[in-house]
Amino acid sequence: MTKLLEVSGLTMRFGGLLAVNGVALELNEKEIVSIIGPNGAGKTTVFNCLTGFYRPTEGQILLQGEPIQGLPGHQIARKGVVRTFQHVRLFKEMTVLENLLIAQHRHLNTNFLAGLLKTPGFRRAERQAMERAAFWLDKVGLTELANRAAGNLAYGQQRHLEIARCMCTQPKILMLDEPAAGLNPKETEELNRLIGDLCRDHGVSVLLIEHDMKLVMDISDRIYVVNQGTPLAKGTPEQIRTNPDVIKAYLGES
Ligand SMILES: Nc1ncnc2c1ncn2[C@@H]1O[C@H](COP(=O)(O)OP(=O)(O)OP(=O)(O)O)[C@@H](O)[C@H]1O
Repeated sequence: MTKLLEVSGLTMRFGGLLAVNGVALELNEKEIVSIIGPNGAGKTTVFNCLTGFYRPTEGQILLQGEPIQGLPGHQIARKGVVRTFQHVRLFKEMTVLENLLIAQHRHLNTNFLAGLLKTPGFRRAERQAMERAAFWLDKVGLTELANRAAGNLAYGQQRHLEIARCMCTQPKILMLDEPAAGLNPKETEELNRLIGDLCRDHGVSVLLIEHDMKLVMDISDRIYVVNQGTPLAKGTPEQIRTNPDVIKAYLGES
C-alpha cells in the first residue's frame, strides 16, 4: 500500500490551550480513514493544520514523503489536498456550474495573458474544466440544477455540490469535515455511497471527521480516536467499536 500522508507529533497550541497534542496518523492510497472524538477533541484543528489554515506549533506532515507543514493553504491545495468545511461554504449567489468552474480556475495552468488572448492552451483548459464540471454534476445528481443559484439548493444538495467542487480539482486526498451533519438518513446513505465510489472508482483517499457513528463504522478502513487533543486509539471499525477506552471517552456518551 502506498503511503500518501504521514503525520507525526502534530501539536497545536492556542495561547495556553493545547488543542492538539502529539497526533500521529497515516493515510494510504485509496483508503477511507476517519478521525473521531468528542466535541472539542481537536479534530477540526488537525484538519486546519493539514490544509495550511493553521501553522502547527510542532510536528511533521509528509505528503508522499515531502514535508508540507506550515505551507500556505493554496499551495497544499495545489498539491492535491482539498477539503470541505463543517458549515457549507459555497458562492451562494453564483450558479451551481459557476461554483465548479471557479474552483478549477485556481488550479488551471494558465495566466492572465493567455486568458486575454484566448490562446489554444487556455481554450483547451476551459473546455476540460467544463467537461469535468459536467462529469461531477452528473455524478452527484445535480445536472438539472446546473443553472440554479447554489444558495437555492436544498441543504443536502449543497453538501453534494461541495464534494463535486473538490473533485473537480482532481485531488489526491479529500478531507470531509462532518459531511453528514444536517442530512437525513436517506441523504446520509447517498453520501455513504458517494464517498465509497470516490475512493473505489476515482482513486481518491478520504480523510473524514464525522459524528454519525453508523456512517463512520460502515465506511472507514481505519479510525483514529482523539480525546482532548490527544490520541486515544486507532484501528479497524471493529477494534474501535470494542475498545473500552473509546467506549468510555466517546461512544458511551451518546
Ligand atoms: N482559532 C482558535 N483559537 C483558539 N482556540 C481554538 C481555535 N480553534 C479551535 N480552538 C479550540 O481548540 C479545541 C479543539 O477544537 P476543534 O474545533 O478542533 O475540536 P473538534 O474536535 O473539531 O470539535 P467538534 O466536534 O465540536 O467540531 C477547542 O477547545 C476549541 O475551542
